[in-house]
Amino acid sequence: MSGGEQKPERYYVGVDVGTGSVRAALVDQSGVLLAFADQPIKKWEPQFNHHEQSSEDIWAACCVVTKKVVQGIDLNQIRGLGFDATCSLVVLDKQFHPLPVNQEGDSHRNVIMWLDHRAVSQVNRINETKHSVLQYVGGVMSVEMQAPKLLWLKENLRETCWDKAGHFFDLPDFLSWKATGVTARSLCSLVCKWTYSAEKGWDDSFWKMIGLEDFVADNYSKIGNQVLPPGASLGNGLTPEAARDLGLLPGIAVAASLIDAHAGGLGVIGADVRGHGLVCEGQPVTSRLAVICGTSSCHMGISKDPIFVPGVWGPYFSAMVPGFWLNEGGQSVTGKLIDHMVQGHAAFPELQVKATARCQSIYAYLNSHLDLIKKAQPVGFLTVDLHVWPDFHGNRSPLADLTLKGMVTGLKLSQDLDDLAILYLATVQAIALGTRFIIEAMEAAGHSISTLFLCGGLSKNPLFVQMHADITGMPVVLSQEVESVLVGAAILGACASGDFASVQEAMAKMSKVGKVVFPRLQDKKYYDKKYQVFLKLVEHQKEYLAIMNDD
Ligand SMILES: Nc1ncnc2c1ncn2[C@@H]1O[C@H](COP(=O)(O)OP(=O)(O)O)[C@@H](O)[C@H]1O
Ligand SMILES: O=C(CO)[C@H](O)[C@H](O)COP(=O)(O)O
Repeated sequence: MSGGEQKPERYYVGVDVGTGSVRAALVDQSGVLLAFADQPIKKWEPQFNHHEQSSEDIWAACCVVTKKVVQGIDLNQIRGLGFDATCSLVVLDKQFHPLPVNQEGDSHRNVIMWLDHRAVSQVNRINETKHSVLQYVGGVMSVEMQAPKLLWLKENLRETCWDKAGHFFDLPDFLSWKATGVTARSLCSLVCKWTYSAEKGWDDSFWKMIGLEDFVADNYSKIGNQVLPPGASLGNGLTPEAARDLGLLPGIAVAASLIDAHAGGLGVIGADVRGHGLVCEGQPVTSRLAVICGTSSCHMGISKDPIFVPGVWGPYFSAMVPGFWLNEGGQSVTGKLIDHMVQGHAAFPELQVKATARCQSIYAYLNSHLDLIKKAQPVGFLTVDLHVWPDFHGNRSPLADLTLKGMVTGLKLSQDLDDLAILYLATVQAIALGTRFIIEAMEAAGHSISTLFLCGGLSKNPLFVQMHADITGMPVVLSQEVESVLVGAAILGACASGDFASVQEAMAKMSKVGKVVFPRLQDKKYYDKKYQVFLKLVEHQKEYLAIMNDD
């Protein structure tokens, strides 16, 4: 290189596997997205509460999007690759071929998705053991975690799946194995979804007590006995075969992965907030709550010492930011709930026609429609007599009760576009009220949160963002890059490449504040009342259940 010439740019590829699609981005050292691509992935729901995917379909989608984002780039400038994904369970046989997770024996469908609730009886039995590992998942294990799903496979698909299985992967770890041939698991997946302890490792007594002593007997080889921190470089990097699949050069660094919500957390939580008038300026990073809002919402709060929050997952050590404990609150369906409410309404076809005619998304159309009908009052006041309890897929936090159901009160006989828009608004508000409920539980246990950092698909919806600010009374920070989860995945690749000394350093350099949305404090009294009603709804639901169960 001649004297005046600048060093060539260094790039990283981040791949994010969400519930509905796979996304990839080419990201530079300062966290700027230079290229983006996405691709839908297949989902099957063979029975109610059974949700399945295909690891081959997901890998093929990863290849399509990665090839797209590196087009026209000198591949030598790509220094690292990072994956994040939903915490779904991938099952492979001893030769790493897919095994069926269904009664039909369809081995293409070898992934039990994170939102699958088939293992209710298994999780109830696990919770009855009161084993000490449960303290580290909020006191109650969720049916969405891996232990109940594994037990379900053993009890229901013994011959076709369980006896033949050689490898059970969390989806993020499946992807890093596929890229490198290294079966090491990420500390993030094992700690958050598999009861592994960063300090003590596996607890033999737990697996024996729940009837999965098989794992202990073979020294956990099927579920992982080599564990690496997220961002650590795996083996010799990308294998020649995976390099061909992805359109990259063999040998580039590949990182130990993260669950998608955790990658979102890394992508937003470390940003330099100076100059934005935020209360968290000059305060420890523990005053920030990252909320990753996609199909589900995940509320990621970190602390220096472990905090035990009943009904909120964790505390998990080093599962997101190294050296910090993590509590993870969550709502199992948020984006999926909004889509469900809107698509199931009688006025949905009319909405589609009108939004298409204006070249708008249905949500942009609904937001402008609400602005039209609100007249002089704030838009949020349109739901004075319409209230929603959002647990259509059970409550993840802070009640940790999967039997809870959704509720709507205040329905009228008309079903026009105004009704649809107001029901949509009430649903968005219910999700934000649920976030307030989670924050209050976290604060009661010792967290001190002042600022929300939102990312994920729903953070593109200005109404969703404003309602989170108004209802929690906290400012909401949006990142410069809308696709912050991909910045988190790229941070992993950047760490694996050795270009940054630590995850913290990469976070500080690559995540940036874009926009800040402040709460409209003049509306506080109204939202406090909505919150009062919100809490009454679940109280009433429990009363109805007690009446119906009374002999
Ligand atoms: N521009 C947008 N406006 C409103 N909602 C959006 C927008 N983009 C995505 N969403 C919503 O976000 C949700 C999906 O978010 P995403 O982060 O893509 O999910 P996942 O990671 O689970 O695949 C969907 O419910 C979708 O309707
Ligand atoms: O359990 C989770 C994180 O711990 C997430 O809810 C799950 O991974 C799905 O994520 P998304 O809503 O982004 O598809």
